[in-house]
Amino acid sequence: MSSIAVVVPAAGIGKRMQSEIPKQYLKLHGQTVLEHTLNQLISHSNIAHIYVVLHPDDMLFSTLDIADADWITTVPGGDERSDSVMAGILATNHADWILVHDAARPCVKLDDITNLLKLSKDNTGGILAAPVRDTMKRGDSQHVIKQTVCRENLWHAQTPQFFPKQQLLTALHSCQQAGIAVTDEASAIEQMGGTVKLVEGCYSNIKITHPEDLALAEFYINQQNRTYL
Ligand SMILES: Nc1ccn([C@@H]2O[C@H](COP(=O)(O)OP(=O)(O)OP(=O)(O)O)[C@@H](O)[C@H]2O)c(=O)n1
Ligand SMILES: C[C@](O)(CO)[C@H](O)COP(=O)(O)O
Repeated sequence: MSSIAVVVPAAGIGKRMQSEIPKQYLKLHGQTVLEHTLNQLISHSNIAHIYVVLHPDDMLFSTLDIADADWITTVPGGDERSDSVMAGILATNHADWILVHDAARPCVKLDDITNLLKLSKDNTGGILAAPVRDTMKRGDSQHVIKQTVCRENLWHAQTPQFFPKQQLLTALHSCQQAGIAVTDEASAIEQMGGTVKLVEGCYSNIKITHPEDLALAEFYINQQNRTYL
């Protein structure tokens, strides 16, 4: 079995959440979003250690019960998500593959992670994703529809995203050097002409971004009857 290192970017400030504290520290069923995400990941049988990337000024992580867990290594993050992911990868010891999962996605299902990890049998990485269900429109700056985008083979990219470590490091570094901004790891791999597999995951694997996402995340977590609550 290839060795896997897990990186959780948790260094954002959550501007779109418009809350007083970064969204990863808001509570779902009495636990922070970050604790839900980390406890869910570490409960997967193939995950034994997690590199958590924190904002350099983060003062909240140390207040969490799991702050001293021996299965966590904290790493200072950067200005952009990709900088934080790069910092997390550089902090990992020997690993063949890197699994990157947003702290802001606490509802991820273990079975979906298992399906994604099966990619390590080949040498092609991939991402969890959900097929688009709605008719998709592209608008202009005046919010007038300019185009209906064919939704066939159109997917919502999620995380985890899972790639051979060296391939991902090289791709992220190349994009950084070229000044190419990427919002996910797959984009960097694509920029380098690499192949990325789509592994269908649940729509419930939402990214907590706006205030209305909190109640939905609580519903999904409740639905999963998680034992560590
Ligand atoms: N410089 C950054 C920016 C984001 N993230 C992390 O990347 C994930 C996805 O990013 P996003 O949802 O955009 O989080 P924020 O950047 O905090 O949100 P916003 O864009 O609303 O500020 C989050 O877990 C966030 O903590 C990070 O580690 N480092
Ligand atoms: C990585 C990601 O969650 C895939 O959908 C998304 O790109 C993160 O984007 P954000 O703007 O950093 O939330």
